[in-house]
Order: sequence, then structure tokens, then C-alpha cells
Amino acid sequence: MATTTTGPIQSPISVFTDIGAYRTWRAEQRTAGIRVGYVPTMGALHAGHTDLVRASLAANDKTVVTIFVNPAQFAPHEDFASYPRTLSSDLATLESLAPPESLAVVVPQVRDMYPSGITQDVAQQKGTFVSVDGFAHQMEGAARPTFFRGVATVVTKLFNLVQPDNAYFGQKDIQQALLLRRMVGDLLMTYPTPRTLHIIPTTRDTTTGLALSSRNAYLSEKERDFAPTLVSALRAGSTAAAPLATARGLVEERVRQAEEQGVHMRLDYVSLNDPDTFDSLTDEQYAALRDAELTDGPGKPIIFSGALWVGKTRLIDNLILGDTSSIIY
Ligand SMILES: Nc1ncnc2c1ncn2[C@@H]1O[C@H](COP(=O)(O)OP(=O)(O)OP(=O)(O)O)[C@@H](O)[C@H]1O
Ligand SMILES: CC(C)(CO)[C@@H](O)C(=O)[O-]
Ligand code: BAL
Repeated sequence: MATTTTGPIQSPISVFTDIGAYRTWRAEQRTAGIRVGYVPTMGALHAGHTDLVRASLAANDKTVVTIFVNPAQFAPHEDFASYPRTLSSDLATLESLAPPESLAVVVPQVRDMYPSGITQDVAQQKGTFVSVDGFAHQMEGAARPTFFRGVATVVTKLFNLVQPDNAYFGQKDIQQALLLRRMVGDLLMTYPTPRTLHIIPTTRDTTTGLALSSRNAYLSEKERDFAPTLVSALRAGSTAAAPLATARGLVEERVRQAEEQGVHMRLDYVSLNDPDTFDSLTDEQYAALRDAELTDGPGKPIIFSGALWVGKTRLIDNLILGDTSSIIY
């Protein structure tokens, strides 16, 4: 078996910074009939990531984790430069999960991922990019207009490189995961397919319900007290007749309380969306849908999501209202 460690990285896990060496390893796994699961990440690993890795370890012979902070998905004003980069502790985290031979880590270089070069100014970009038209402008796409183009592009490249039998994404980034499921279907990909691209429920702080996120590291101690506002509002809204009005009302109240403590919060959005089209629903449309279920039986699940600024940190979260089995698998 090829175990390749290049540069100063020290780990009992095979760490590939060279994509040619990874391709050789992957071909060997295929020849040996070894099933490979895949968890794409931007590093700064937390228990949300390790739950994805555990899901992959449980269903595959080996699990590949990529760590790549993708410049193309950050707008020029976003936090690409300051995004946490913690490779040594990420490797230690992975080493604690499973025997090293069941894991491989790929840390691609920007020049290999973007051979034509990359700038965060979309108008100046050269090379091949992937757009999932019609599904990238709602919800997160409204606030981050070039985000999903950057994600779809890098994940296409990563899938082509890693060639996973199964791939694992988190519900926390629900639009991302559903958009990628659509993309692999549209592009007739084999590794993975829409059935083998799995979405795993959001891992939360057990006390506050806050969704774990690498960006939580940006929060000050005081901001941490208010960070669970979004999930609390979504939870309250999820059982109310008018989810949007209920959630917005609760957030407004917490925004006022936070201001008194010197913490500036701002609601970006809360939204109800169809999981197939990402079309938004009003509270009235949602109520009509639920009324129809009384006679017609269960309808499709609805995504109840939001984004909240806590100081300079933008946090996102979502709940799926209704039967989740068509989404979470
Ligand atoms: N709390 C979580 N529960 C389940 N999956 C998660 C969680 N947080 C992140 N993920 C998933 O891990 C994968 C890698 O995400 P990423 O490395 O961007 O971490 P992140 O915590 O989402 O970072 P960020 O703070 O930038 O959003 C994605 O599929 C993402 O949805
Ligand atoms: C999927 C992903 C690794 C692409 O860079 C990133 O958007 C993430 O970590 O969610
Ligand atoms: N977790 C999604 C990656 C991003 O927000 O850039």
C-alpha cells in the first residue's frame, strides 16, 4: 500500500499533498475492492466533522478527508484570509477516531486545484467553473451570490480527484448539500451519485443547541451567550402556526437584549423553502400546505433556515419540517 507523506507533515495517517500520489493510492484501493467514503472539509475540525467521518467509517472500508480552504467560494470581502487553518490539530483529531490505515487525508495545493490560477473577483476568473443555475440565488445564495459557484466548482474537482464510493455532507449547510446532490445527478457523475451523496444531521452543542461550526471560533465569550438565538428561534417557530413570524419575533427580542450587553446582532434572514426548488414559502402558504396534509396525507418536507450576524460572525442553521427521510440518508 502506498503511504505518502510529503513536506513537514507528520502523521501515522497517509497525508497526500500531491494529487498524483493520491491518484495512485486510489487506483490501488479500487483494484483491491476497497470501498472509499469521503468527507470534504475546510479543516478546523470539530465534532460536526468527526460525526461525518464516523458515518463514513461505519459504512466504508476507508475514509478520505480533504482539507482545503477554497478561495473561489469566498467573496473578496469575506474571511478567506482569516479562516482558521489548524492542520496539525486536525490530523490529531482524525488520529483519535480510527486506526490510521482506515483513513487518508488529502491536502490539495491551490495550484493543483486551480491550474489556470484563481482570484476571488469572479469577473477576472479564468478556467473552468461549475454553476448550478436556478438553485444558487435563494437562501444562502441571496447573501453570497458567488458562493455556490465556488462550491460546485471545487467539489466537482474534489469528486473527480477523490472518486468516492460514498460522500458525506452536513445538514448544517443544507442548501449546499442539496445543490451538490442535484449537481452530481445533472452531471451524471458516478463517484458519487445522488444516492451515494449522504446528508448527516447537524451536530449541536448539547446544552445550548448551537450548531457546531468552524466559524464559532470567531465568537467572543459574550457573543457565545447569544449565538444560540437562531436555533432557539427556529425551534420555537417549527411548532408554531406561523413559523417565520414567530422566529423573527424571538430574534428581535434577543437582538434588543444583546444590544444591552454590548453585543450587536442582526438577522440576515429566516426562510421557509421547498427542498427541491428552493422556492420560498410565506407563513400562509406553509399553513395551507400543512392543512392539505390533513386530507391528502404527509406532503414534502420544508426547509426552515436562517442566518444571523453575531458581531462580525455570520452563523447559519436550519431545521427540516416534516418527514426528513427523502433528504437525510
Ligand atoms: N455542526 C455540524 N454538523 C454536521 N455537519 C457539519 C457541521 N458543521 C459543518 N458540517 C459539515 O462539515 C462539512 C465541512 O464543512 P466546513 O469545513 O465548512 O465546516 P463548517 O463548520 O461548516 O465551517 P464554517 O464555519 O465555515 O461554515 C460540510 O459538509 C458541513 O456541512
Ligand atoms: C464542501 C466544501 C468543503 C467545499 O469547499 C465547503 O463548502 C464546506 O466545508 O462546507
Ligand atoms: N460550511 C460552508 C463553507 C462556507 O461557509 O464557506
